[in-house]
Amino acid sequence: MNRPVLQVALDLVELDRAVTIAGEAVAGGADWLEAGTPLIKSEGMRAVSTLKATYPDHTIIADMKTADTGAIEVEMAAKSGADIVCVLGASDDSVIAESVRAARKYGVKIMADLISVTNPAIRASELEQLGVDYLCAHTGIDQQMTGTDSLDLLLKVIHEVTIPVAAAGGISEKTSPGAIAAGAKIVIVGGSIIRSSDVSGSTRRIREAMDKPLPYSGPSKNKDEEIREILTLVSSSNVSDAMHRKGAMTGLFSVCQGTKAVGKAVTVQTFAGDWAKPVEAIDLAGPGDIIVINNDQGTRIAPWGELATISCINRGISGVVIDGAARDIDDIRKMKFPIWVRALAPNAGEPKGFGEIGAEISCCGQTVNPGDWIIGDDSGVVVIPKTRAYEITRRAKEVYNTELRIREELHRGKSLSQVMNLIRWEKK
Ligand SMILES: O=C(CO)[C@H](O)[C@H](O)COP(=O)(O)O
Repeated sequence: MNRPVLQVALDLVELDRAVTIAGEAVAGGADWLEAGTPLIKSEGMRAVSTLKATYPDHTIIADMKTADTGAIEVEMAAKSGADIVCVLGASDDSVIAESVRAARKYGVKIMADLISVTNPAIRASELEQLGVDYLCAHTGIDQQMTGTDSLDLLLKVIHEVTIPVAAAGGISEKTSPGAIAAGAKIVIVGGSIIRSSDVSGSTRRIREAMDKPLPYSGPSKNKDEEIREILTLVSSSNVSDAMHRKGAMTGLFSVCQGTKAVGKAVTVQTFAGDWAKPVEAIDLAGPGDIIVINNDQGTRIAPWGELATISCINRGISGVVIDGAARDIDDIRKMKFPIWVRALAPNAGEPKGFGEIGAEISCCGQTVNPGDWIIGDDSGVVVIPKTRAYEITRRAKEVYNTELRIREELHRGKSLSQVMNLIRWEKK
């Protein structure tokens, strides 16, 4: 294998969409086409045979992730047109051996996927001894969401074998050069291509990036920066989807339409509009933070107004969320400051100092702890627990990316029901 191979993983559930996207990827320079595991599970071997019939000059991979009955699964994939069949490297040696025997019998190759293998360096060598033709250093989608670095596994196994190693798992235009520099001979890409609104363009850019290998600089060190960058891109709706509709506050609205804020929560508990702790929190909050206030359901007396808002802007605070009311709304709207409230009221309380800063509070139906991430926009406010912030943020990015492709197909004239094939996937 002289030039590294770009393998496009068609991890879709609709065969007609997969064939269309495959064509766009081929136009962008894809070398190999993979019938992804979700596609095989939803469409069966028809997925493999259709891809082979449609793209006879391209190597077709069946990502069976075979864990048992190796001979049967390799035979069915081979007879359907697969050139390479993927088996799980963690499977028993007998499964691997049977798969290899069947592959030799039907003239196809075996790729062993190292996903979730306990000791990948040792297992990689064992798999080579068992006769597999390729290894796949694969960090699964769920593992990626929790921050496992895709190329970390590649670096662990690349020097343990002489057979070609593929890299897979959230690989993008940004990370594909590092995969090549780390020694991968095949780069497997799914979401960065198939969920793009421009499949051909994304394929072309990754293909070109692979031809300019760059030393891999390792995963982004600062998770907070990555979280903030992604939350700035996605919507509160994307985050709600990623959290399975948990985390969304209820009963509040944005005072300044069109504004958005993301940041870590500085929590404030106050009562009956007492504005001392809310205002003192401004001095404790840092640039980019969001002050979250529970006014104990009080909506008749506001603990917040124009002057506090000016002070927030001076501190670079991203926004304010109040389970209660705000006042001086016309002035706040002129400042276009992101603030979400339950109500508007002209009354203010007194600065007596009741309450506290930095404790766990309840706000519009959600529990908020200091340091939880907050995202607010015109659709509402969602709280992301700090303990799962990176995972949920990454999943929200996946939701956002998936919608990019759906939006593209709607612009091409399909209905949403057609794109989602709702009739087929209604709960039986
Ligand atoms: O096998 C897979 C998931 O089990 C995917 O095909 C593989 O992870 C590549 O897709 P992505 O680039 O979206 O991670």
